[in-house]
Amino acid sequence: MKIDGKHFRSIWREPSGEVRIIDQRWLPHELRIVPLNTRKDFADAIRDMWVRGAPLIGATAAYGVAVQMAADPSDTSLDETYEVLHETRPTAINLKWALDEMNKVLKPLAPQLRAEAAFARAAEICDEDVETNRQIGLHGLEIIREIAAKKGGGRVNVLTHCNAGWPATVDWGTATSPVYHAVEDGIDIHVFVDETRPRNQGAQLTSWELISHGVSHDLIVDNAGGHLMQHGEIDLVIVGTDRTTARGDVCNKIGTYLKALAAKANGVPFYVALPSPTIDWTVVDGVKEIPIEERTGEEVTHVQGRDPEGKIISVQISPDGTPARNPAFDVTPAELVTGLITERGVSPATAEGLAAMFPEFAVQ
Ligand SMILES: CSC[C@H]1O[C@H](OP(=O)(O)O)[C@H](O)[C@@H]1O
Repeated sequence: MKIDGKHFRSIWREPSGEVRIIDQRWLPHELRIVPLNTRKDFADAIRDMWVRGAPLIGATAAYGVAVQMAADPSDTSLDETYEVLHETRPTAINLKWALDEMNKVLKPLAPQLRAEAAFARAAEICDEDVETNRQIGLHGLEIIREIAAKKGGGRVNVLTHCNAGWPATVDWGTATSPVYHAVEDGIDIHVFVDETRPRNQGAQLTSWELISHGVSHDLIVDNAGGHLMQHGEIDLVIVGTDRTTARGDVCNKIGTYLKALAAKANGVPFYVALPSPTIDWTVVDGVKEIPIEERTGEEVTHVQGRDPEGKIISVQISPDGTPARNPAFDVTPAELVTGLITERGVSPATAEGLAAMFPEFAVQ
């Protein structure tokens, strides 16, 4: 999407061949563009969240394989790279999906052919993600149009959690794509942005992308969503996902489950923007089967921001020695989900719905 009028993707390859990313750790205060030149660079970038968001994690891993194939295209190198990148973050299934996609292309090839083929497939994965998200936006737009019509053209108020926007993908975003399409459609739309503790992807990234695109929004604390729903201020919730099971259980940033409970209690539609590479067809019960990343407690005990002199700093908000737990995701059971907005249309959050939408992938 656009930053000060200039179009960006979150990851791209320069004409020189160098792969570059926006290092999201410094947004919204600094736009830092950095090259990723080695397998270690790619692993560090994913593990330490220079890039984050399920689709972008997958796209980054794909380019990480390509860069390593240019360095060493041997079978050993390919197998090691799969493991090194796969172990960076455990929850988003797009990481494994992308690595498997790369292996499908590379394993059968002679080593000397692998680098070119890897860069080609990585570029395809990026382009596919952009089109997938654009399609999700168009299908989500229909939901927003219906709500706008019911409100006689009145403002449609959307709540979203974390960042499932264009910085979480190669472009468009998933949960924000319907919003961008609604703005282009002339619909009066407003977004309530959960700050999303502990890393504040909502405050730092979603607010940044919406203000950069001129989208009306309010930043709210995570705990305000239920109150706003009780008072009729939210018309629908749209969130992203890092892994959705074959029956429609949705794993997403910690706190999503609580929003889904509040939405159910208040009759607010709760939608999940779901690109098909984020469906894990091998798991059914999300609570029991999806590995939840446990990140460092320091993300809970400290907050990053800009000081009065404009310097980006991290400050401690709890006493020395206070321990912290930091599960990074939770699972929303399918029965709390109104619908799954995929690139092929809106599916009920059921095994039957997903199998009908993606018959070629569904486990028979
Ligand atoms: C479009 S997937 C975005 C998804 O990824 C985020 O997690 P993280 O920032 O830790 O990679 C969050 O769960 C978003 O909903």
